[in-house]
Amino acid sequence: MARIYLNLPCSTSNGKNAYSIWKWLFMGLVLLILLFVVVPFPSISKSLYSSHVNEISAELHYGIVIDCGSSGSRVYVYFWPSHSGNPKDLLRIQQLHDEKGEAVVKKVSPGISSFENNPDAASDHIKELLLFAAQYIPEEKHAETCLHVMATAGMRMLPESAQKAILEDLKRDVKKDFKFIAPDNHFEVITGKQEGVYAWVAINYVLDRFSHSALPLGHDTVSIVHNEKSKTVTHTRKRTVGIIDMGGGSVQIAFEVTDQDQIKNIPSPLISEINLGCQDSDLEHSYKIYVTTFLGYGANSARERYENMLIQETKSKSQRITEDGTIRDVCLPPGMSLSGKDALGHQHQFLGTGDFSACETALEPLMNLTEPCLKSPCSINGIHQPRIDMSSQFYGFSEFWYSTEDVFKMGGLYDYWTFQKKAKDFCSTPWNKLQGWYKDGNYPKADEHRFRFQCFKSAWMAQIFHRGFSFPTSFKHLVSAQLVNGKDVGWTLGALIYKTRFLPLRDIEHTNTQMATSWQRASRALDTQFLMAACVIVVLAAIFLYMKHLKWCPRTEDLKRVPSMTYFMTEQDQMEQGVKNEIAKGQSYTI
Ligand SMILES: Nc1nc2c(ncn2[C@@H]2O[C@H](COP(=O)(O)OP(=O)(O)OP(=O)(O)O)[C@@H](O)[C@H]2O)c(=O)[nH]1
Repeated sequence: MARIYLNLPCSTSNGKNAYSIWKWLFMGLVLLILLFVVVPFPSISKSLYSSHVNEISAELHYGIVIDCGSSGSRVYVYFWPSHSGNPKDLLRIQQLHDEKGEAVVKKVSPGISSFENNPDAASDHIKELLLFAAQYIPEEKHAETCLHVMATAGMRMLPESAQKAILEDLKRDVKKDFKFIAPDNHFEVITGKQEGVYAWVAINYVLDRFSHSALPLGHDTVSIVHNEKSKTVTHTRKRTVGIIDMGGGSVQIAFEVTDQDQIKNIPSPLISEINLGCQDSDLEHSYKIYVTTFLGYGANSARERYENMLIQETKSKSQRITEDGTIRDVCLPPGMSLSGKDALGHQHQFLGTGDFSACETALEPLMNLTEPCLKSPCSINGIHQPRIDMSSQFYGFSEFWYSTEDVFKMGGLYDYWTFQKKAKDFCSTPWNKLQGWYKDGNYPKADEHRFRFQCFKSAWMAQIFHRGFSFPTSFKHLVSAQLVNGKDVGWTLGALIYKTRFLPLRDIEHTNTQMATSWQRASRALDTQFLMAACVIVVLAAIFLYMKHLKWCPRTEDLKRVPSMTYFMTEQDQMEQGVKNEIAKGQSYTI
């Protein structure tokens, strides 16, 4: 029987090669396993990840809020990516900026409440704002963009019938002209309490006080105890900041109260329990806020009340009147003349005498601090206000910002004594001198209205803060602000966060469904991969066994033990070897 000589490297002379072939076979096997079993995992997870990322960038959502204030209406545009899928996360809502990096905001004046006698024209006023906002939102997103129109103090001061007429006109015309989601309940006159809570939500959101990363108990954290039926739950979370928001018509104060005794003492209309979680059972996002609002205590309304008070006073105290019947006003710079009307429409002339400290004193009666306090301590109008922790931080918005920044250029951390010095200097400077500085462009941020009333407004702001809300003049934790971390922190942002708080639920459900289908697809792919890998392993094992069976390759130990392969040659092998040798010598044989 002839045997074919295979040129396999397993003869006496190349025993090492016998191992390299096994090495190659082994590596091949490993590679195959890697190819069919391991590689599919990252590829699957990568495909899941990339689909999620694509989804996030594609799924930007938009929201529009119009703040119809007493002095004007402003439109804000916000956007946010789809929710992270973690029920503990809030939506990441941000204000939209244009290509130059400017916030997309537009204001029109006067306030919508000025349409009291002409409500049918109210929507034209709003249309201008919506046309502006619409150009920044992709056309295909208009039909899924929520629009909220919220009116504040100016509208609150109108009779209900007038409010209704204005809102009806908005509802009718806005729906006709725009595709935005705007059901009837998106047009509302919000309460001062809502305005306060929304402002509180906005600043704490921007300062990241709502995140629940693991926190050590310390200065910036607080432990909250919830009594839930039979069990007590304690959460440690970041301390929140308080707010004071003074508009033209009203002023709001809101801060979180964590002390159980204080909470029990607060009359229920003054406490707001707010849950920003997407489920009602979410205690970690639940906050108890003391919030109160004072209508008529915004800076413009306060000015009107002050003028009326002066007019009334002059009727009894003639010393405030000059010879020509002009009323002396300590809250206007010396020499400034101003005309105003009383409630009956009678014209009056005011003449500034400029004295900041006297102005502060003159404003006190407007705060009704002598009202009986039924539950002490009290602030304005005999309204209860819990004692404020002097280490807590407060942010002042709108008038707090404009009054400290526009003219005095000292927005930011507030210090009464520095502010008082600036205000005293300003109030006592003759009006013609101030006007000259104004014309020279020294106050680019202040419009004429602001400049004229800066003396009055700065005194009103300080009095409301220190006398009305009882913050000591040594209080060092008030920051006046408009932008925080480069973000606008108006109450409109808080309103949108609050109104969209249930949206994550929808996104979470959507993500869960998507994840489920992705994993089904992945597991199907995995089944196929496993099957193929198993086949390869079986085939390789079969080759291995077959080769072992044929004993083509001796084991290493044997090779080392045996000096020459010759000893293993059978008789036939030796004969064949002889034939080979003969062939090599040139003789011919038939096998
Ligand atoms: N410098 C400056 N002053 C402003 C601006 N917007 C409003 N003001 C003035 O600040 C005061 C308060 O205005 P807002 O904060 O808009 O208050 P509002 O919404 O009209 O008032 P409420 O209805 O009480 O909330 C008003 O006297 C305005 O004249 C602004 O962008 N710049």
